[in-house]
Amino acid sequence: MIFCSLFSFITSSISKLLKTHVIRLAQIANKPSRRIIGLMSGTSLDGLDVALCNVEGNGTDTVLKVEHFATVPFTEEFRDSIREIFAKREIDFQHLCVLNPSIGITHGNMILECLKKWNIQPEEIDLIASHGQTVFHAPKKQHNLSEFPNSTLQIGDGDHIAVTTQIITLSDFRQKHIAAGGEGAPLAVYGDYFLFSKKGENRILLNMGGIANFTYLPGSLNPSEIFTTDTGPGNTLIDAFSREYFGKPYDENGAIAASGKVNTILLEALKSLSFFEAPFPKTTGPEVFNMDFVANVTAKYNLQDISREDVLATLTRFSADTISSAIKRVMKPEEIYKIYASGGGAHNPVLMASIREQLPNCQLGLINELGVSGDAKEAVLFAVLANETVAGTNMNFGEREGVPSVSMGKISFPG
Ligand SMILES: Nc1ncnc2c1ncn2[C@@H]1O[C@H](COP(=O)(O)OP(=O)(O)OP(=O)(O)O)[C@@H](O)[C@H]1O
Ligand SMILES: CC(=O)N[C@H]1[C@@H]2OC[C@@H](O2)[C@@H](O)[C@@H]1O[C@H](C)C(=O)O
Repeated sequence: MIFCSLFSFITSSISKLLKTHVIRLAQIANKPSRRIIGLMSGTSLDGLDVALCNVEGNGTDTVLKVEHFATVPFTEEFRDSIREIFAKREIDFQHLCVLNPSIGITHGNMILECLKKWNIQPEEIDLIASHGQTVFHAPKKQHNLSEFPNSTLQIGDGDHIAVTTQIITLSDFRQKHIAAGGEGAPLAVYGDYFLFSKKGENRILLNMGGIANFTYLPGSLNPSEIFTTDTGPGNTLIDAFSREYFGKPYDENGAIAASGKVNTILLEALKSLSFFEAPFPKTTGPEVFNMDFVANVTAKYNLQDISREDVLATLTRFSADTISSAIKRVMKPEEIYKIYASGGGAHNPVLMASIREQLPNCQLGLINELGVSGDAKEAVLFAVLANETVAGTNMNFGEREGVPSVSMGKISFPG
């Protein structure tokens, strides 16, 4: 008897607690504006981008203001720990297992540090939108295993972020995209459309992180004309080569590339990879574009004697050429459009100049002109996705391949 009433007391307390969480979420959904922290930790492993956004409305009526932004750098130890499993086919499985909660807790603590610096209490934040750390990306076109679906894996579990920060957290956005028929990327397209579309101006939003991708936003605003794809490497090969041959995390301001000369034989050999012939849209990652790829190409074409400066100049041109040729292939030749660049690659003047050279009829500016810093953009876009899931009313992107109309992100309650 005592046991029964104790049991019903416990179950009713748990159900009250659960209800409290759901009611809190409904209240957040119905607020006129929400404070959402968007998080992005990309393939460059430079740090965690933290964007505190104030978001009003939803869909194409979304009005977003970035209140604060910081990139919290990773320690060398943390970076190395991720590199042990990052984009590798063979890993220590225990290491993957321990990193999953550990990255969540680390990201949670980084958020708390930012909030302290900004003089904001965790209770003042409505939601966290966490991308997590991609550790492997394998679309079908890449793994070629006919019985398996498109696949991608982001770790840094959302439950740990929610419990560490005591803030409701949405995470693991890419699985639903795959479940609805996509490759799990690029996801930026949704926020790009809601925040940056402009009637009468065809826009390309080009993001150059480790991997480069772009979104085409038609001036007609017709969502079924929107297009998005990865193009291949952004900074990933430049960074990997700088690390290995110059002991530097990246080629700052393209200084090393500027001191070398593009080797056209190597350039053409790099471009002959079958990925570039495959139809759009497509996605990729450092699983394909890594130092083994460069080493294999140089060995196959007997190009080992090229100076390291020339290799870096060639890798930079490789990114620029594959970005420009993807844009040229996707856009109709008569179409007029303006390109807005973001991501770390927009800070590389050699890369930017090469793209300008390849696309002489286009204006190439920075996303900053549209009111959001290029470094914050991806973190901001995850805040938009979380806002849509919690407070959105209609995701309608027509039948465009690679842009399924679905809500994304799993919800973790803090208690
Ligand atoms: N001043 C600079 N000069 C040259 N390159 C720079 C500069 N600043 C940043 N970068 C490049 O930008 C990279 C970081 O870019 P970003 O943070 O956009 O990548 P990411 O978000 O990790 O990648 P992804 O979008 O593929 O997930 C650095 O690793 C470096 O290559
Ligand atoms: C699997 C994964 O993490 N992909 C990233 C990566 O970095 C750039 C490019 O490759 C893009 O497809 C994607 O990220 C951005 C935020 C996106 O989904 O739009």
